[in-house]
Amino acid sequence: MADRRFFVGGNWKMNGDFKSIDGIIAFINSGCDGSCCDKVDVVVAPPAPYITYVKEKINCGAQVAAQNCYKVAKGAFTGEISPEMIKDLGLNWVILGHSERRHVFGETDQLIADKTMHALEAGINVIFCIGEKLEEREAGKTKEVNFRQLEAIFGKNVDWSRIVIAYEPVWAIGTGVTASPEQAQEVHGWLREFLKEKVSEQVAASTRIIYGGSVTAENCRELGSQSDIDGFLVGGASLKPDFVQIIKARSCC
Ligand SMILES: O=C(CO)COP(=O)(O)O
Repeated sequence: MADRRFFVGGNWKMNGDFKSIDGIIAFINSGCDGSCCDKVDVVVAPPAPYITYVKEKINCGAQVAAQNCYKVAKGAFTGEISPEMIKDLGLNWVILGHSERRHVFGETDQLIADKTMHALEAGINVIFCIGEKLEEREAGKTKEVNFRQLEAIFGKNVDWSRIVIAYEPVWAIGTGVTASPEQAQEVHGWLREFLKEKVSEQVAASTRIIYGGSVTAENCRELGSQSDIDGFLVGGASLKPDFVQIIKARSCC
């Protein structure tokens, strides 16, 4: 297994209120103790209004991320938040390119690339999401779609040490239909090979590629034991105590 630190993100999406968030923070704080967080990067992404609250309440090594940001620092962009604001809140991570941003809100590869570059320039690390839809997989376009989404940031001055790639097949998100370990490993292997060809061997070997899409406490160990799966981006199960088991999928803590 390559020497890439396991990474587990919890994407809460548009879920939670103070009461339920208190419950989530309680199981993260008790489950993700020092010995565990020493071995795994744990990053949770609450809805924007709760970011500060969550950051104040988390007292283990878990970090807090924003779920999105725009491509400029400030200005007349109602409803948006900037990477500079995320930095000002003391955070270091943002999720960009999530399939819900791409397919519900119509974000293009170009916009996501612009946002990624700006976030990196502002000092924010990026969980860069890609993934094919069911009809694209069925049409034999899995490789093509994922490569196209990823190469939107090639050729730019990307600091790859600050990017985590999240492969999230759209058909597996929130459906209970997880990619099999073989299906996920196949795409992760392609992505690593693509990085090797188009960026560098060093970037291919060191960049973490995590899997998202109906990850559960039950399926995380087998998925996490695949050679090119370096962690998870978890939706539904990150709102439940199962998240702690997922954090521990590959560590011995
Ligand atoms: O979209 C996801 C994480 O970003 C995955 O969501 P689920 O784990 O609910 O399928």
